[in-house]
Amino acid sequence: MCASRAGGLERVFRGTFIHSTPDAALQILEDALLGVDSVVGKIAFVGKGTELDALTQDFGFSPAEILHLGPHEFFMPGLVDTHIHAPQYSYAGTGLDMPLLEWLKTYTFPAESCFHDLDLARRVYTQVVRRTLKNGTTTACYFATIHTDASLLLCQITDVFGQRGLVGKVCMDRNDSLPRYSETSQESQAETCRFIEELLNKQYPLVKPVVTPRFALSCTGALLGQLGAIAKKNNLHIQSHISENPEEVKLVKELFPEAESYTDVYHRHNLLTDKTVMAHGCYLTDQELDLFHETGAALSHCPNSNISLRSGVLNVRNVLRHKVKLGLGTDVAGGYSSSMLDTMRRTLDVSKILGTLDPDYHSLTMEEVFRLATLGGSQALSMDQQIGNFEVGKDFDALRVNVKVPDGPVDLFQRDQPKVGDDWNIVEVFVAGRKVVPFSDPSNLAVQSHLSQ
Ligand SMILES: O=c1[nH]c(=O)c2nc[nH]c2[nH]1
Repeated sequence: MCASRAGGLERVFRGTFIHSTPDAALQILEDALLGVDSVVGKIAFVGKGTELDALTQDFGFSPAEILHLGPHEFFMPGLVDTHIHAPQYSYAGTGLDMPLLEWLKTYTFPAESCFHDLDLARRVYTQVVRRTLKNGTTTACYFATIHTDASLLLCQITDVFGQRGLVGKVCMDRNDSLPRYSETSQESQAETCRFIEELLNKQYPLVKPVVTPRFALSCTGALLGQLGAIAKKNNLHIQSHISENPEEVKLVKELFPEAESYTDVYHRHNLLTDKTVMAHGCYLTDQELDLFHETGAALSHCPNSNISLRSGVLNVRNVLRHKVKLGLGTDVAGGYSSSMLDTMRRTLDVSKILGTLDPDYHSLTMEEVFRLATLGGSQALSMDQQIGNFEVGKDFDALRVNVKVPDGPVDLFQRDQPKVGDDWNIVEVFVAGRKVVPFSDPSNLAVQSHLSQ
């Protein structure tokens, strides 16, 4: 399990590591040794404690440098949130009293329309990035709003806090319910190009653009085609929504009568690629799932939102049977929690309910859900060559978790540690080998000065 030494070994950890592989939903590596290359932030080796002598020689570190995990601790891969609306964090946990299309008109569009205000954007985006990092989300696939400068600000904040992110400036040239929160197709196309160019010029190491048509109901065919072409030309990720709610599915059929299905609307505009992630997919047919598989497009399962907006129930087992790449998403604020741990619990609950209703239904296991939240998410975002588990050569995106609550070791409560995220004890968060800044520490002037500009 070793690679030869590349740069310099900054950290070697010894203890329990848990992760998933394509063959094993959950693998527990006890008394493991894992070395991180400090220069590139990648995993240099993974071995057993019994191989200590050989590893110290091969990688030139002293046993005294090893950081030993406590008996109640383990490392797991960072969580991958494949679908989250950053501006909607401003009203998360409220307004879940109506179905999707009314909810968009009543709460979402009015709230998002305010994000031309960069002070508001800075406040909310700082909160959502901090909170998701504390909850263990090392990679987030964000929707922003239609406002290019505020979307670029979200990229900056994600970079400053050290989170890995895909960020999308939302595109919508159709919005009868709130025309001021809409663009012309020319504006949407030009601003998407500006967003991509300005973001790529920043050369943030971990933050990249994702082409983001909101969903088929908010976009004309002309805009969808332009966005497909932009994504193709620049080899970019794509994200949108699909088949979330019955009324939405019906209206898409009426709006795009030439298309064979909702999936075909995106496919015929070159928006289904192996770098596409579509949220929800509750009502996709087997033929549509086959098209996802053929194109390599992925789904993001968002159970909290599906329940909260009473949108639908995704049959995850059927998605997996079609070999469609699948990750999990919090879908803030249709989902009221920004915690991927919450999303994991809801995924399990929904699957168990399906199993209760149909005794032949093979409910997901906790191990399978763990894989969806980590390796599955990395596959859904086509990042599984880089992140998702503890393979040599991948970036070290990891959570140090302490399971002893509430009277755990004192270092849980030290001010330079990330605080307890929701109700589990993530004591350290690493992204690309770097311990993420103690974001609640006001003495961290580098972060403060970046964000107060
Ligand atoms: O859950 C959702 N949240 C949204 O913001 C949205 N927009 C289109 N479709 C959507 N679904």
